[in-house]
This record gives sequence, structure tokens and C-alpha cells, in this order.
Amino acid sequence: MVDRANRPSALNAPAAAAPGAQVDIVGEGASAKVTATLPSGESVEVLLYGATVTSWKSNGGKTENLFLSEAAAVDGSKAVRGGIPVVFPVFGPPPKSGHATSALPQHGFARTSRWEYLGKSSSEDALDGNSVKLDFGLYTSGLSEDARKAWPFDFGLVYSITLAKDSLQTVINVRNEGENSFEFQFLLHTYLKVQDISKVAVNGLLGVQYVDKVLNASTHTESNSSVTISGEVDRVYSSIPQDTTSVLEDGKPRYDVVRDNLQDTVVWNPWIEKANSIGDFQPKDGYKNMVCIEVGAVNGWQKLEKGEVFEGGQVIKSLL
Ligand SMILES: O=P(O)(O)OC[C@H]1O[C@H](O)[C@H](O)[C@@H](O)[C@@H]1O
Repeated sequence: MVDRANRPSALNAPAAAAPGAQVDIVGEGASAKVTATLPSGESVEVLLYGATVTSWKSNGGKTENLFLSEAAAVDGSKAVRGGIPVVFPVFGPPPKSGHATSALPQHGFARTSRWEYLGKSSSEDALDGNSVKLDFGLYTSGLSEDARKAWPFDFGLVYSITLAKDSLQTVINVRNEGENSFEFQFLLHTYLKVQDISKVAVNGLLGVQYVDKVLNASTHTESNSSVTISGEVDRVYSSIPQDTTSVLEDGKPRYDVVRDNLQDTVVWNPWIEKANSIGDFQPKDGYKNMVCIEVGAVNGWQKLEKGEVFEGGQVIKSLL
């Protein structure tokens, strides 16, 4: 929990010893990013714009785990097409009218706002070896005037990204810093990189109810223990009992995505036509090299009263 008064900042954070991990701020203005590299070569890059993770390399730095479109804007001109955009306070198009998020753009403002870098901390533990945690903050005061008008609540977000040898943890802390309660949705729109989508299976969703956005938002129950992808997929699985969704390639475990205090997961692949219609999706056949596994709280709304805090996130394990 982060108190307003004790809010961490890059300036007053304790000078955490970061044995081994190299952390740098690269570039300026809207293109500024924080990069971190472990002594063993693993690395992560986080654009301050959207606090978007744009690269995560494991396996000694040899394996990129995130898909990033070749046409993705990484200059703060629009939401990043790829990596891990943060979706808050609404997922998808907001309710047409009658909800406090109704005036917001698709997926809210977190992915298009400039976050503050709050600092780093490191740990060396027996299991993971070295790891480094990077904290980012977004507060009402950091929003554009348009966003503030469209969603007039006082909030604080602290987003913590922990790079370890074979895993990346991303956790959000949402705090209501105002007088009035608010409702929100949250989602981590992770674009996982794969070699060949035709060989991908997504496990861990058997028996879970989902809304199929490709089939007129109809509701279904997943009957496959392994979900394969051979066309456009846009499904919102909700209230998932298992914590882990696994991605296999060619029958071999590739990623485990472990949810923490988040009940829902979107599985998305635009396939041919949709990829063609998305201007910043490049190359056009890049849909073969990605699958979005998006953990979140998007079924209904999370409500926070004055002073209350919500925390949720994921650990992605790269299993190569
Ligand atoms: O194009 P964007 O606003 O980034 O959204 C990309 C996709 O995000 C999610 O996966 C939604 O379920 C999809 O319906 C949407 O197309």
C-alpha cells in the first residue's frame, strides 16, 4: 500500500542497492524508457508512455518473449501495438452511456498517459538469483485535461515490474485517493511472442465461461482442455478457477501465465482480416507470431471506496 505522503519517487526512494542489475533511463520526452538488465543477460524495457513493457528477454537475453509490431508507435503518439499495454479504468469500448467511464476511449487512459518512474529495488534470492523491481506511478495530476474531465476521480496507480531470471511479474496497485467511490476495470494486454500460431495450444480454461466477441458476444463454456487458434479469436474468459493459463508450442510448454487476484483472461488473435485492418499492425502476417493472453478484472466492475486499495497482477514464466 502506498500512502500519498509516503509515495515513492525516484528522488526520495531509498538508494536501493542494485547489486548486479543495470538500470538506465534511455531517451527523453515521450520516447523515454527504463531498461534493466540482470548480470545473466535477461532484460526488460519499459516505455514511460503507458508504462508499456516493450521488450522482455529471458534465457540469458537470447529469447524475446513479447511481440511488438514493427509499426508500433514508441514515441508517445498512440497506444503501443504490442508488449504489455496497461488497460485502466475500462476494458474495451466503455458502456455507451450511464457509466462513469462512458466518455473514455477504448481501454481507458493508462496506456496513453505518461507515467513517472518511481525507482528500482533489487533482491537476490536463492530461487531466482538476481531480480530487479521497477516501480511506475500514475496519478490524477498526471492525466491529460481530457482524461481528467472524462473520469473525474482522484486515484493513484503504482505499477511494479519485476524481472527475474526466467519470469516477469507485473502488478498494479490502485488506490482511491479521493472522497468519492469509483468503479474500474483493469487488464494487462500482454502480446506473447510465438514461433507459429498453428502449433500453439492454450491450456487451463476447460469448463470456464467465456463471451465470444467474434460471435456477437454470445456466451459459451470452454469444452477444450487445449484451445487452438485457426481464425480470429477474441474471447473474454471470466471467473477462472485455475490460477495458471499455459501456452504450449508444438506440445512443449512455452509460457505459464499465473494470475494473482485477477479472475479473468482475454485470449486474442486478430488473424488475417483484422490484422489487415489495424494500421499499426506490422508485418501483416505477424498474427502468426503472437497470441494475447490478457489477465484482468473485466467482468463487471471493481469498486473502491475512499482510501481503499486494489492489488492484482501476473507472473509470466518463460519455459524455454
Ligand atoms: O486495438 P486495441 O484498442 O489495442 O484493442 C485490441 C484488442 O484488445 C482486446 O484484446 C479486445 O478483446 C479486442 O476486442 C481488441 O480488438
